[in-house]
Amino acid sequence: MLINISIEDANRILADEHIDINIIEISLLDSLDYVLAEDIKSNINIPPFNRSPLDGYAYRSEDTIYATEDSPITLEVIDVIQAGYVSNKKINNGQAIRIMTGAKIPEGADVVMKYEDTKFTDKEVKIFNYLKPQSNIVKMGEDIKSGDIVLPKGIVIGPAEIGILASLGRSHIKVYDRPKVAILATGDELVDIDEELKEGKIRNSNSYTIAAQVKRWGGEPVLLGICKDNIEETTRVLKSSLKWADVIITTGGASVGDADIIKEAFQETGGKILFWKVKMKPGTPIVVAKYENKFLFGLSGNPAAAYITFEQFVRPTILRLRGKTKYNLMEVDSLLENNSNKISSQNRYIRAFTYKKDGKYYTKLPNKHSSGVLSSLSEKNSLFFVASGMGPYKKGDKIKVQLINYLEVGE
Ligand SMILES: Nc1nc2c(c(=O)[nH]1)N[C@H]1C(S)=C(S)[C@@H](COP(=O)(O)OP(=O)(O)OC[C@H]3O[C@@H](n4cnc5c(N)ncnc54)[C@H](O)[C@@H]3O)O[C@H]1N2
Ligand code: MOO
Repeated sequence: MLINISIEDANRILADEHIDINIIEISLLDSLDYVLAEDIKSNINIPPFNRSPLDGYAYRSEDTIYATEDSPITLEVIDVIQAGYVSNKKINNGQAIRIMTGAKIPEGADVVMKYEDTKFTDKEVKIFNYLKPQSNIVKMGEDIKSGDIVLPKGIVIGPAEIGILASLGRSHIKVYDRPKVAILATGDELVDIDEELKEGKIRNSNSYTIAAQVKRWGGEPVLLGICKDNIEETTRVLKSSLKWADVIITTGGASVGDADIIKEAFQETGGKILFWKVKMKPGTPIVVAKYENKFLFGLSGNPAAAYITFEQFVRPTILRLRGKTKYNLMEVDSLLENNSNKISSQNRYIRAFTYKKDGKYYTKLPNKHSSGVLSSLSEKNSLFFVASGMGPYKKGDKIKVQLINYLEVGE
């Protein structure tokens, strides 16, 4: 078992683990923010015909070569075409058809002049200047050509992709499923949120924080409630959850105390421990195991430690399981707004609020940093990483921060 490893090694071990991603078929509008699991090839041209981008008149360009402001050319109007309809008339020399935006260009026409630049009656239209052939004609297939791979497998489906799929007539598509994530709180001190607080007890907040994090990054959280610090009971719950969950996250019992039974419980399920303890604060005692293709994350019971280790290790795994392999936390250069006096003996992630002003990022740190303190994580959108031995930092220092609410697309 690997113990007390670096953050980089922990990430590499996780990234190297084989994963199975489920593919499901889903209806178009439900597919928002899923990752496409098939190449989408077009079997049609879009637009499917040459069309007019303007409300105007379609005619033969050659008829108007000598048209000028002082000596306009008059054409006979032989038909009107609304968008969605076609004309069965062919334009010959000296003729024009009144045409609306989006309508199919009639046979014989090679140019469209917008209304505002003409003078017209029901029967005639006057053209005052010459437009080259093909002016104001949107070509068939300008948007999408038949046979093109329009959307490649692996991209995230956003509103534009949904529109493209709609234009191709796809009501259902194949996507990578969202992982089901079981969340278990462990600890004799815990009661659920609607229970009375007796002496020595605290409410289980971790399961809810983590369920929200899972939801935010696209997993499907399932709360398993609370387990006492009891290895048999914990193992039983884990085993039954492994039947359906893709990921299990526990909090508490990950350290070295008498009741810290999570590592053993992971092993009892038949899981292989990938590593235990990472050189970072908060959240050192994280334990990660793999059972078949499922991941088990044993996070610290300390609320901020659980939150931060989730962002570092669980989030990338959830994103991978959703097929979002190219996405990373966004990291920016920022200017520190207050002093940070500590010299860090360990790698440390400091919760922070980062904002942008006049093109520069600025970062404020809260007063409370303890891994048992959840309240100072409120409204924090970033983490300031301080490598072991670094610090103190003072106001105005240039630092790097991870923006934990933003992802950027890599290569
Ligand atoms: N002798 C040592 N003791 C500790 C060490 C160590 O190295 N040697 N490491 C400390 C560090 S660092 C951490 S982090 C914690 C992690 O401990 P556990 O993961 O075993 O977590 P617990 O002891 O079960 O709980 C820690 C803390 O969090 C509260 N908690 C637990 N679950 C919840 C929940 N669902 N919602 C809200 N709060 C929760 C719990 O009551 C404790 O106060 O170990 C240190 N000890
Ligand atoms: O590693 Mo712990 O989360 O700092 O208290």
